[in-house]
Amino acid sequence: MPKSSNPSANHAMGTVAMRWHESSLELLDQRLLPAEEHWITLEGASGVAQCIRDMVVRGAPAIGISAAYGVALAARHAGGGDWQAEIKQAIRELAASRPTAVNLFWALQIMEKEFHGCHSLDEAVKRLSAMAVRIHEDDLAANLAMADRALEFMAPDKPFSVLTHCNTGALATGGYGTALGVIRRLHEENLLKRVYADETRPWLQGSRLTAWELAREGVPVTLNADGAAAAILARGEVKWVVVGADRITANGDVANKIGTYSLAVLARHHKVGFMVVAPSSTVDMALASGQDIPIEERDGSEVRQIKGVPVAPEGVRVFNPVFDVTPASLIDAIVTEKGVVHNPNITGMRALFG
Ligand SMILES: CSC[C@@H](O)[C@@H](O)C(=O)COP(=O)(O)O
Repeated sequence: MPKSSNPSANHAMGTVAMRWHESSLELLDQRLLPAEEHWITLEGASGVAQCIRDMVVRGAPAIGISAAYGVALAARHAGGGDWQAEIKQAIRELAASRPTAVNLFWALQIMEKEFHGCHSLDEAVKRLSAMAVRIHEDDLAANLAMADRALEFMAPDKPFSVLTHCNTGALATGGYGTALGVIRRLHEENLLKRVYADETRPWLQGSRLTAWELAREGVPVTLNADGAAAAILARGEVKWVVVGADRITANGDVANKIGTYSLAVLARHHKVGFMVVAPSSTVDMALASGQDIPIEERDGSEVRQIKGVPVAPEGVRVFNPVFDVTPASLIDAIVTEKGVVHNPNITGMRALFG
């Protein structure tokens, strides 16, 4: 069988968030899961930007990869006039889609650099597509490497349970997962007793996506309301809380899905390990600390309603930051494909990321 240009298709895991076809990109509409598996076909960067904004595709690495494909589509479908202006405009539009996950800006920077090296539209079409595929493939490889490193670091001698937050699996990445990749690997090695998945209010990435991904692969998953996490950790069965990241700053602070910070506080109180798993594309050494990270706030309707059904008084004032910052001091390990930063601080981060 010829090698597909869709990197996810070349991996054994069944779950994929996107399919690349050179002149179009298909995204699995994550807003409709688990009720419906519906794919959206896109032929331009504006559509991809819209899908990132509306969370058809979400998760830091997956956002970066789809944006890269968006730039490739802009070249492929350039109108024939000023193709360079069209590609630049596409990059600007994609960059404005969501603010917190640095993977988006990281991927766009790579695509922009590649674009600047192109002397014709023909060359841009080929090179930008190849680079987007490479970004996708590299992310998948990084996920697999992080799973190796995390297991080496945890050094388990018998099966144990973990708790996770949000969705960090194949749907959020190039195809295996960051935190969920580690959990998959534990399961593959018969070292996972059970994974507790926070439902992750308000968007419910945990119940709609993580529980779906894991259940269809036969990974033992128990879904819990976010507020149950303390009671679960108090029972002593969970050895590690394992989460992903949207941006990690030079001092080791981590922005991740809202509720991650509370989990880190809980983990420290219960003497449970707290591990962050993220590719180096999530590291932003240009920002000194988590205070500098732009935190996205989304519409209050995401809290007031579930699937359009009111769960709060109409028009009630809502505060809906969708990420929070966990201080480095509450984190036991940051696992990347380049290595593990144990008890992260600026020295450990610089040693690995310069
Ligand atoms: C591998 S995904 C890591 C993070 O991106 C994930 O935990 C998260 O916060 C996703 O947020 P989302 O708002 O769903 O894009």
